[in-house]
Amino acid sequence: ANAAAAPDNKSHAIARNTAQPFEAGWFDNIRVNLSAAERRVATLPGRRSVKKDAQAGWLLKAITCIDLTTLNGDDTAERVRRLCAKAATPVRPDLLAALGFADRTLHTGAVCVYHRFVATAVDALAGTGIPVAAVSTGFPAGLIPHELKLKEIEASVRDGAAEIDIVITREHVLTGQWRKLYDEMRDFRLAAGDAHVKAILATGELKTLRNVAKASMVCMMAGADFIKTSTGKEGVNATPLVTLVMLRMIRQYEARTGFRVGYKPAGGVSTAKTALDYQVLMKEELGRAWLEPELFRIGASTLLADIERQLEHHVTGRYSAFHRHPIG
Ligand SMILES: O=C[C@H](O)COP(=O)(O)O
Repeated sequence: ANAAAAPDNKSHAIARNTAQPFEAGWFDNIRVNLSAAERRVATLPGRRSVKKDAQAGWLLKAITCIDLTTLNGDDTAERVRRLCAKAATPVRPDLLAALGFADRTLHTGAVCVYHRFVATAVDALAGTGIPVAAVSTGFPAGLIPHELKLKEIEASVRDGAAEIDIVITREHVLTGQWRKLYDEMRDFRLAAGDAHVKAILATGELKTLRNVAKASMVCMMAGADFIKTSTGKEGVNATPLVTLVMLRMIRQYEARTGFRVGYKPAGGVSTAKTALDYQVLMKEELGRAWLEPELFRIGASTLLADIERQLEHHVTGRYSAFHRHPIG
């Protein structure tokens, strides 16, 4: 019962979410019981619930769910190519062999970059099966004209992005214009075509957990394949509390429609321990299917380095210096 699903990148096809008609009744009366949610998060057993010898398996599984990310103003094609190499070989082969997983195909869930680097990443990842995710729609603030957002999505898809991480217009949420949020999200989904869409809510800017819950429901209703917490650029990014609220909405949405929507915490998830906490929460709230990369991603730039350190410790009993794992 303690084991994560097999740590590899085998794909498990799931039915893609389909936009539903706008229905205010699905979210109008949503209430979040803050103290109950806080209590639930506080009782999160964390890494202790994953027994020591199972931890390596869980961490390898976590790697398959990482959207290995670089989103900096000084990004270069060379940096993106190095990131792609790391995504394709995330763990040193000798460590993998020592852990008994030498024969597994193991890579990150995706590589996530700005539009400028989509073609570079697609080229660098050719033959690996690793999708490229592009942050589009005027990331991170999302304040460029709507038409340009759609054009940016289309351009990234043309360059080979298989996944599009969009940002919502926070003002629609903050002013309660849910229909506008729905229409925006629906347009993004249509523009993305076959590329899967992750809706970034920027939860740290939405003021209340109730807003987070409503925005989650509206984005799913409008066809989001994933809901994602943050750009990594807000003052507050992924937290267990917003995660709990968003996962409960995913559960409600599945109960109403039968569609399984994915979840992506992003921003500040930098330690193996935190990754394990999110995995435990996913499994307890939504079940084992949500431990797979089809339904779970972690957006992170430095998490992989800490996971590799923990795996090395698992194998050798020693920690190496962080700078020995400089990328990812
Ligand atoms: O979506 C990914 C985030 O932008 C990465 O944030 P991070 O640098 O805090 O890991």
